[in-house]
Amino acid sequence: MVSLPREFEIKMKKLLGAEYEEFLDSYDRPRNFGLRVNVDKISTEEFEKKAPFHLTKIPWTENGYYYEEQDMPARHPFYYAGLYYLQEPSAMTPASRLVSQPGDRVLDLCAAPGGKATELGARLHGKGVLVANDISASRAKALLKNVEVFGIRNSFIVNEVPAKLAENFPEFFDKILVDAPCSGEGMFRKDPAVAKVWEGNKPYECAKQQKEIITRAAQMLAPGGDLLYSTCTFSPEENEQVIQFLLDSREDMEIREIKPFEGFAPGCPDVAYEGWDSEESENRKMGSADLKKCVRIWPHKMAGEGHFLALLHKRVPEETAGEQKNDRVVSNKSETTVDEQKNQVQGGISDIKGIGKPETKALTEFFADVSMEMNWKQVEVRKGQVYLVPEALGARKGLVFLRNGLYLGEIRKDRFEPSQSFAMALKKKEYMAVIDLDYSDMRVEKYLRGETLDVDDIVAKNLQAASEADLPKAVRKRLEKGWQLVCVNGYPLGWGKLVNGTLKNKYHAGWRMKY
Ligand SMILES: C[S@@+](CC[C@H](N)C(=O)[O-])C[C@H]1O[C@@H](n2cnc3c(N)ncnc32)[C@H](O)[C@@H]1O
Repeated sequence: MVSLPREFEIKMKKLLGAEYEEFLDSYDRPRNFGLRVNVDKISTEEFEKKAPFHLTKIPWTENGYYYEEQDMPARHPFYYAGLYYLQEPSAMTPASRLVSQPGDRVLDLCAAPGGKATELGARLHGKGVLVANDISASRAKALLKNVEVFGIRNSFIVNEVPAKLAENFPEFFDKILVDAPCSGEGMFRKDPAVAKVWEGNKPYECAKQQKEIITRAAQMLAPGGDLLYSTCTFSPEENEQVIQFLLDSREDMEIREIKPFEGFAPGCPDVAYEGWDSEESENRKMGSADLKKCVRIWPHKMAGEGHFLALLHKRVPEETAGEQKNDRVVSNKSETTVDEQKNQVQGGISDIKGIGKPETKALTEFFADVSMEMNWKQVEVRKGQVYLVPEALGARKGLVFLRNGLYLGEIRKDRFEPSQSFAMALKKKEYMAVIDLDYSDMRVEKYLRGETLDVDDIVAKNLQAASEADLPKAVRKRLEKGWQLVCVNGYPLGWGKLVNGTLKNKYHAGWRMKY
């Protein structure tokens, strides 16, 4: 059993009352392992058929599964193809209760390493924008990688303090997730090291930070928008008290019901102010009755480690006056409607500003083989590097960011070299020349380790299929030479270049399989 800090035990006893022993017993049970399917790449039905794991559906999510430890999904090529994210089951709940939809403007304010941002981004299916921010530069790098592996095309990855973002995005977002930095009490069973560094004053210190973060988030929420606040901790200071603070400081915010599940425990109005745990607790000040709409995930009530969630809604002025309006209202600061923000296939390479003939030729040659839906008016070339920038965002000056949109590749002399992130964002059917391998084929692992491959058999098969389909000679020539999209069971892993029958490995050196 994990050794629990004494002060934590006393506090949990007060919070849980008669349930405390049951809570303690949960620490003797093993932790839960979960993975969440990337619905932008594969349906859950298809995943269940294809993945060789012992999967059990996580009942309160649409696309989460428990797996067994021996499955080792982190080593499987499907992981490298971005088909799923490994995530503790209760941590799947926040993004499952703030469902983003194509066209939404979504902000994940404390996003690294991307457990929730990848789900929010996948559900956009390339339409609208995901702004994923983290204050830590090193963690933001990990976030960028996870967003890229997931193939998310319309993200803006930022490394900023919330106050600076709030200056840039007043009332801009339809959906905001604040998965706040916290004392991590819900992680003690999964990671006993967290219990070792926990101290009694940590929840109070975290609460100060959380109040600042949620205040900034509320400033960035468009009227009619939803904000989901979550932590992986139990302490009322970091949960009910932060929500009550927001309600006390903003009249336009209200708590909404969260889609229920039988194991969810309600939030507690009687812990919403300091002093809830003092001896004279009969005289304690009560918080909003709506705090009962919040959810606490306890490890003794369901198969998850521990979380807290509050779903907040910003009323539009009419709603404040008592007139309910259900449709999502986009910020009055925005210049385009949601429909206009959706990416359409628009324009052509000639629409790219500031490029000359050699660049145009390089892009024209490469993109003749690509059929991905994209808006060329959103393509920018900076010092030879080519980006597909999210339309909904507009120009954002003075922000420290790691990536604006999808990095497509680089123009070198008169050639275009596609990027790893571009490969991950493509579907197999969107590129003409594909080397598709089964995950049991030894060459998949070799590819992921950066080795050159002999793929004569696959090229021969591709040529045979092209000949049967009576494809033009030029297409058949392309299948024998040049850039190939390397896939595992139909899902892209990266690029390779066919030269004289050998596939040169173009898999991102920093992403290679090492063990
Ligand atoms: C609980 S973790 C987020 C986990 C992430 N949502 C996920 O699911 O993978 C909290 C994150 O908040 C970041 N953070 C801490 N203080 C912050 C602040 N003031 N503004 C933005 N992010 C902050 C931390 O670096 C950390 O990555």
